[in-house]
Amino acid sequence: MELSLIGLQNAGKTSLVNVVAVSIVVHVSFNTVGFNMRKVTKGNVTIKLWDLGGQPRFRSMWERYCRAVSAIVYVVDAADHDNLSISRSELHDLLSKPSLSGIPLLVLGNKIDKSGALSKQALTDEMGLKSITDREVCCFMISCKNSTNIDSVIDWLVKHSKSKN
Ligand SMILES: Nc1nc2c(ncn2[C@@H]2O[C@H](COP(=O)(O)OP(=O)(O)OP(=O)(O)O)[C@@H](O)[C@H]2O)c(=O)[nH]1
Ligand SMILES: [Mg+2]
Repeated sequence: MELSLIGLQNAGKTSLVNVVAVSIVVHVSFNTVGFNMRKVTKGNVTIKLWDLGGQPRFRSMWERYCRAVSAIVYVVDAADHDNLSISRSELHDLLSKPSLSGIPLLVLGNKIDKSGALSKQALTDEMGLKSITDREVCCFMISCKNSTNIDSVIDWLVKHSKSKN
């Protein structure tokens, strides 16, 4: 299975790769320049994760790395209210690309350990997830810092790896 991790800078994508890969938390990370690739294995499933940079100059390459994947994982900083509307419009821009039609989407509201983090319902509303009707959409609230709900993420990924491989 191959999938791409998308989301604005500081959303927590690289942190997610780190917790998924080794189940330990890396508390300090650097902005991803371009992209990184990591492979993680669970049971007999190997997942190749493209971890893409979220800064504005890298967003135009998101589409290219999403075309051939089994699922798109979009990470949102659920405690960063100022950037939610940008995150929503970048997501909807990406999903409007014909090349990505039908690819399942997993939206992760990250940083729920922070006070002021949105609820799942509020994030679903703010991100306009109900208006996405052309593909499977799932949303989990997670904390990479505390490893909250990472198991659900891995289960979802493993389940979706079977549809393509
Ligand atoms: N409190 C808290 N901080 C987190 C969590 N996940 C990530 N962070 C912090 O958020 C910052 C950004 O995380 P990254 O994983 O580098 O974000 P990114 O999405 O990869 O950013 P780019 O590579 O620039 O696109 C880091 O300081 C992380 O330690 C979380 O669940 N809770
Ligand atoms: Mg990164």
